[in-house]
Amino acid sequence: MPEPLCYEDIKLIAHVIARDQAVATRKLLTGSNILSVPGLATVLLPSEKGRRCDTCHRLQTDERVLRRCTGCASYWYCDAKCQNTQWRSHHKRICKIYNQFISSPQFQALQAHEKMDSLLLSHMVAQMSATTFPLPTEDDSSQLSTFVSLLPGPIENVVPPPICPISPMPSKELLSALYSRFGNNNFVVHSHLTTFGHGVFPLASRLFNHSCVPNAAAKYTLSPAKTVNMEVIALRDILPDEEICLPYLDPALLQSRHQMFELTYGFKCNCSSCIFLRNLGRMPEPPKDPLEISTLSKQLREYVGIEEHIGLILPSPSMEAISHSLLPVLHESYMGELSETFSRSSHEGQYAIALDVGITLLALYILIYPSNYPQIGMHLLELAKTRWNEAISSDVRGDEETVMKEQVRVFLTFARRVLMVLGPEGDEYGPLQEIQTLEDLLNQ
Ligand SMILES: C[S@@+](CC[C@H](N)C(=O)[O-])C[C@H]1O[C@@H](n2cnc3c(N)ncnc32)[C@H](O)[C@@H]1O
Repeated sequence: MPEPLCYEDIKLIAHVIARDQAVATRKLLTGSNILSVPGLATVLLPSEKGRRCDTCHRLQTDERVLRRCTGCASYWYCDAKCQNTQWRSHHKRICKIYNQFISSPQFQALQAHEKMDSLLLSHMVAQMSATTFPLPTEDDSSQLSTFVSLLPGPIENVVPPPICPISPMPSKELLSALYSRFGNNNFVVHSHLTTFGHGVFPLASRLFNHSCVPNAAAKYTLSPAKTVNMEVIALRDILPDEEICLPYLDPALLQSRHQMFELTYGFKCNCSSCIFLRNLGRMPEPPKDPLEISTLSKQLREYVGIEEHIGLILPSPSMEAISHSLLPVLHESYMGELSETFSRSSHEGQYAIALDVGITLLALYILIYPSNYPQIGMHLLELAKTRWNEAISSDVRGDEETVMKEQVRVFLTFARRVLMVLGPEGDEYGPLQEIQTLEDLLNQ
């Protein structure tokens, strides 16, 4: 057996159900970088191809126009450095055959997510040395051997999708061993909460179990000529010996997540939120009547204490203590409806409606997500922009302008406070820069 994994701030110890768990070896402060790992393999969403470099995944800009691989014309790079990095890593083994493969009937017959898996598996295999076929050995400390040491998903004998042919082809045994670990171990790679690809980060998969009330979150950083880097950040102070968990799924999937855990990950989540929701049973649906909707929204805001606290600190209410009449806010459709109304009304310039619904949505986020969860920070920024747009569209002056500026400032202060915990990530000109730009405008 390989040596137990141990890092400066974390160590792996046994877990009753999930084999192992990563616990803190000392107190980790909010915002600490717990782990930083490069991706073993990544793949872009089809919609991102040609918009992002296939190596470093940075977006094309006016100054950095992507250039295509002259061999296949299907991979795009920032420059020769990015191209060379990927050429050496795996592209040289698939360049000639890539177009024929993706236009083949067997590839075309795959569903969208299977196509992503097929290309991710192709990238992974093409960068393996033929000497590691059929299986990497256990004493090898490479990322690949960590990957094959991961727990496989719950479905037995899962058939891998076809992969881009390379020479020599890996054994069926190796492909099955790799693919059986895709569903429950791989990550969605995102920038400021927008997904742009999928990736394999074996060490992070080996270390972190799931919780719907996670104390850490993953972010991705993009640097020239490098593969995407995953960083795991503490969302709050983590005590010595406390387990460090990531959210595998959006904690807002209050009802549908239970089935996804069982089908995709093969476990029943026993976090405090899941136990509470399971004990409640069927969740009452949110009302349809406008008056009842407005009463529910008022009640939620009062429970969370959003109005009183927004000027001081963000509240941290307990979901488990809510009254029976508030339960419909925990129906998954409630957040969906609030988000849709918020986006639609702010897009259509109905700023007063957007702000009203947006504050209720903020209360719901605060109730459901753990402290410093990035969704809360991003939403606070959206509220600041909505309030700002409302003011400039109505050309306010005098006291009204002062009040408006103060409200925008409060939203921005909280947005920064939350988003600073995760810190800079993803694409250039992200929310932290947007906050700065708005603050500069306010100070003019
Ligand atoms: C990414 S791996 C986690 C690493 C794993 N602890 C190990 O020892 O390699 C994902 C798998 O761990 C298990 N797992 C993760 N979180 C869990 C949880 N909260 N409860 C039970 N099992 C969990 C499930 O089997 C899941 O498919």
